Amino acid sequence: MATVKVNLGKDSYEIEIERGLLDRVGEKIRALTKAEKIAVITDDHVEPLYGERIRKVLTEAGFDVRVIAIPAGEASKNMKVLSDVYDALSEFNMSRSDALVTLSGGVPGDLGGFAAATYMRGIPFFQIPTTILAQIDSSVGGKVAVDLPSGKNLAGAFYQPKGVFIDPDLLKTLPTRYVHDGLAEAVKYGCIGDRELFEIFEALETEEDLEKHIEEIILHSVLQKTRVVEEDEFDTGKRQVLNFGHTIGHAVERYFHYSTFTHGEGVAIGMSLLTEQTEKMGLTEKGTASRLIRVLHKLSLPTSIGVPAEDLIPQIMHDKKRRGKKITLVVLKKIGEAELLTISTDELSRYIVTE
Ligand SMILES: NC(=O)c1ccc[n+]([C@@H]2O[C@H](COP(=O)([O-])OP(=O)(O)OC[C@H]3O[C@@H](n4cnc5c(N)ncnc54)[C@H](O)[C@@H]3O)[C@@H](O)[C@H]2O)c1
Ligand SMILES: O=C(O)C(=O)C[C@@H](O)[C@H](O)[C@H](O)COP(=O)(O)O
Ligand SMILES: [Zn+2]
Repeated sequence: MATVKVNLGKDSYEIEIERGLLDRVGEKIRALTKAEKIAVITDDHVEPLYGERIRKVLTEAGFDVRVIAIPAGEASKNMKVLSDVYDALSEFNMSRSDALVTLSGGVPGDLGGFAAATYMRGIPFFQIPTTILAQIDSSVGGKVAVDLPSGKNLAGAFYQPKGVFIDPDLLKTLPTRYVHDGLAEAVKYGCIGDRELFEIFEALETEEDLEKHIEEIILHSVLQKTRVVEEDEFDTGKRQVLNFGHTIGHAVERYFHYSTFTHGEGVAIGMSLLTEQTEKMGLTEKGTASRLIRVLHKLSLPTSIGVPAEDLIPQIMHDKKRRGKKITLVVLKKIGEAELLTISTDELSRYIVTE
């Protein structure tokens, strides 16, 4: 069991990590809000697994509960589904003092968080992440968003939850593809600032090893994300290192209309391609790309893609790290150390090489 405090002044909150926490979140949320009603945002894969338990635990804590399940998958993270969620909140007659809970992976988590940030100009929300990716990354730090047809997370906000409750037992039902998908973001943390975490991955031999280390991986990741977010909540500088692999990754996800590669798979491809290239350019210590790719392959993650770079570059122009004709890339100096490199968008084809 661990508790990590996220220090953001009046928007500070705690992240609790404990097996079996789902059955105790009612009393914990009760202690943090005067809400009468709670809307739970989830998806239609998670609802049949955990919907009844969350309904029961929140009802026993005295809340009037409505569970809203959106269709599972990235294709739901859009304005249409967001609008359906607003309608459901209105229909439940939610007021500004009521609260929203996300019980889900990063898709309903990001969309539900954006609904909370904007419904009646903001209602309190809590995150109960159910995927590895959501437990180590998306539930922490307050980036909430939906995708637009032109790109990932293009309509969103910075809106911190009032609490995050991580129950590693919920991962028992997660399909293997999504176990590996989420771990791509943990490998990212290893690369950009936590060599010890990266070495845990290098030492893994079996899926059982992974299970043994999962709580350690969650804690390392949450601590690193928290430290970076505390330094730069609004993503104007240091926080951008959390975007390592995402410039190419988001473009790959969008290129295939979110139907071929998951977010973590896109990030794995993005980290690998950029690092192979920056190593060739002498910006990255020799041997780094092969260490990274070896770890990603061990997790059955993709590391290359048969799409010409010129097809991805228009997409990359929607990256949120672009400022006019300049774009910032996150480049590894070596495992455990990243730096921000701002280049002209005209130079992108030197850095983004896919074949
Ligand atoms: N806000 C942030 O800081 C941040 C960080 C990283 C990623 N993201 C976003 O997160 C999203 C990806 O999140 P994700 O990978 O969790 O996707 P997801 O929410 O689509 O979940 C992946 C799949 O797992 C299923 N699932 C979830 N929990 C389960 C469980 N316990 N048992 C069985 N099945 C379960 C879902 O129904 C879905 O099919 C992307 O949209 C990405 O952009 C946001
Ligand atoms: O929290 C952050 O900051 C991140 O960049 C974490 C990423 O893993 C995440 O995918 C995030 O949603 C990407 O943000 P974006 O600003 O590139 O849309
Ligand atoms: Zn990500």
